[in-house]
Amino acid sequence: MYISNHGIPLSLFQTAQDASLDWFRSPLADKEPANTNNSIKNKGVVGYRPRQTQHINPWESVDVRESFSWRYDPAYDPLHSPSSLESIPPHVKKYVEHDTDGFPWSLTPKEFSQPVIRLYQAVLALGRQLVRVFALALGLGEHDLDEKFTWPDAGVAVNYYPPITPRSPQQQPHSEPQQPKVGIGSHTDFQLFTLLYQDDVGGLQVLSPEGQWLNARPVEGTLVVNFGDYMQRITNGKWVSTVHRVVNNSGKERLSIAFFWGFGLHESCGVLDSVLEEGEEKKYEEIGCWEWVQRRIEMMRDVKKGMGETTV
Ligand SMILES: O=C(O)CCC(=O)C(=O)O
Ligand SMILES: [Fe+2]
Repeated sequence: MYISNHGIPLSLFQTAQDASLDWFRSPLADKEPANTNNSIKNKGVVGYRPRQTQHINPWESVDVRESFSWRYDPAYDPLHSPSSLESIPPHVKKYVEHDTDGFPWSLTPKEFSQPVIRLYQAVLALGRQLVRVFALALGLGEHDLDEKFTWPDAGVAVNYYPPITPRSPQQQPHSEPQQPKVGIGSHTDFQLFTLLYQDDVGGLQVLSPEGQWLNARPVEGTLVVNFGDYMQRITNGKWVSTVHRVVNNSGKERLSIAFFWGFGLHESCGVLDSVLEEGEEKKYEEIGCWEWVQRRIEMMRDVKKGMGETTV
């Protein structure tokens, strides 16, 4: 699904895109200080990941992408004034605690951080608006879900896909099955939905219900909306989470920014009564958002263990 007329000026995306490209093109040594391993509180979750250090789907190649990620931090949320940050409820606080030295942003130049954070703030407002649209579509009142997004799980990944050249037939031994080199392997996102900005290079693919990979071509001024697993759960499977991956065969570098959107990690939600037909059974039990995210991470690790894979 694509959305247009979302109200965020194209220039905000383009400025963040240019700033991100500049940063990713800089020497590895300049990016390494922000490596996710250097985070104290959110190792492996926030910060920089060099190329080919992740393997999301063990049935495909290692992920070629580099990425820079961060988690929701109320300090960047225009909904919360600096004074209200002192009164974050304790049950919320433990999920929104960050490295006190401002990692990873403190280790990147402001030419990168400022435009990207400005865009993030605009997308936070859009996410809150979209939740209201979805609430209405799910038979709820417009504002029924607002409270669950006071401290949303609104993380981001800025993804950089260096150009890759497909292997020539001579390089591909006959005995090996043809395996695409993926920028990021096939997966579903964990939470409710993801708003995805992509440049004009292309390479994003989504799996159709018939099992065919469809190209989600870039359309200027739009954002791709992918449903995540938690959305599938609360809608009793009516809104299915989107299996997607990136295969960048363009010979050019590609940039995308994925804004993940979910209920606050301290929140919990089961199948919404409003989506159930008469007599319909609930397929999923209620589960807290934090527990769900942890379970999904474990599920990915189990798949890797089953493949004899040890790296995450
Ligand atoms: O780069 C893209 O188009 C997709 C990125 C993605 O799926 C993710 O970051 O979860
Ligand atoms: Fe994704």
